[in-house]
Amino acid sequence: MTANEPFILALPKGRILKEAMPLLKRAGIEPEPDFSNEDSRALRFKTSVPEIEIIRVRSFDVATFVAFGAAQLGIAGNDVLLEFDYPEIYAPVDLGIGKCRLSVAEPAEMSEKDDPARWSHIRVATKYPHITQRHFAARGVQAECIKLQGAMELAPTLGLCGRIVDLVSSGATLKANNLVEVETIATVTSRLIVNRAAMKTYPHQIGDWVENFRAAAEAA
Ligand SMILES: Nc1ncnc2c1ncn2[C@@H]1O[C@H](COP(=O)(O)OP(=O)(O)OP(=O)(O)O)[C@@H](O)[C@H]1O
Ligand SMILES: O=P(O)(O)OC[C@H]1O[C@H](OP(=O)(O)OP(=O)(O)O)[C@H](O)[C@@H]1O
Repeated sequence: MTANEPFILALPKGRILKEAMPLLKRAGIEPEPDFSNEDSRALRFKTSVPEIEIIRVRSFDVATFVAFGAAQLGIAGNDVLLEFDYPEIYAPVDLGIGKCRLSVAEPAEMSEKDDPARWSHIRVATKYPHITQRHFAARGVQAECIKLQGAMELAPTLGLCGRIVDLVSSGATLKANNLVEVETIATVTSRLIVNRAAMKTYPHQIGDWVENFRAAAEAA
């Protein structure tokens, strides 16, 4: 980007976006009206601040846009950050939204007889193969991961695998699918993320936005 181009703030569509909107307002950023128009096919939006434009992308893609410097700022869950582990991303502010946890779950009847301390090889359906492998490798368990994008809860009952690693909040999805949580891998919230090179090139401007978001999160 050149000096007079706007900074790009990458926002995830879906549940985080709703929770992020009040924060954005408190940080002094009002998206143009078309941003709230669900029929709009636009993906890039101006805001009340000439130096900030917003893009709306999938939650995993927020991290990719920021890591490669296509967006300078973004909002992403630390589930996504842990899965990619991009060194180019700096995550200075916990925004306190999108609270959930990443957990291992298995069928209720399996858990009655199961002892996680005795696992040596397990097969897991997940959207998070890297986190899962790292987590289990640390205690000498080989995790064979089958990557799914959603509806992980179906996998054990249909014989795809014994266990899943997925996000849990209320626990209603696990319960509805007769699964129980056996282990928490990480607690999850959404973070303000920054491209490290952009932070170095524009320390005052990016630094001011980090502080605006920090104040907005603290005021919640
Ligand atoms: N049940 C939940 N409660 C709270 N936060 C959640 C929950 N599920 C997901 N999240 C957070 O929201 C982020 C986006 O999840 P969401 O389910 O909206 O995306 P998705 O629809 O699965 O993925 P994509 O954006 O690729 O379509 C996750 O990365 C996580 O940080
Ligand atoms: O514990 P709960 O409160 O039931 O929340 C957990 C569910 O939320 C997420 O899915 P989401 O609703 O985002 O749908 P998805 O399958 O599109 O990811 C997650 O993947 C679980 O399925």
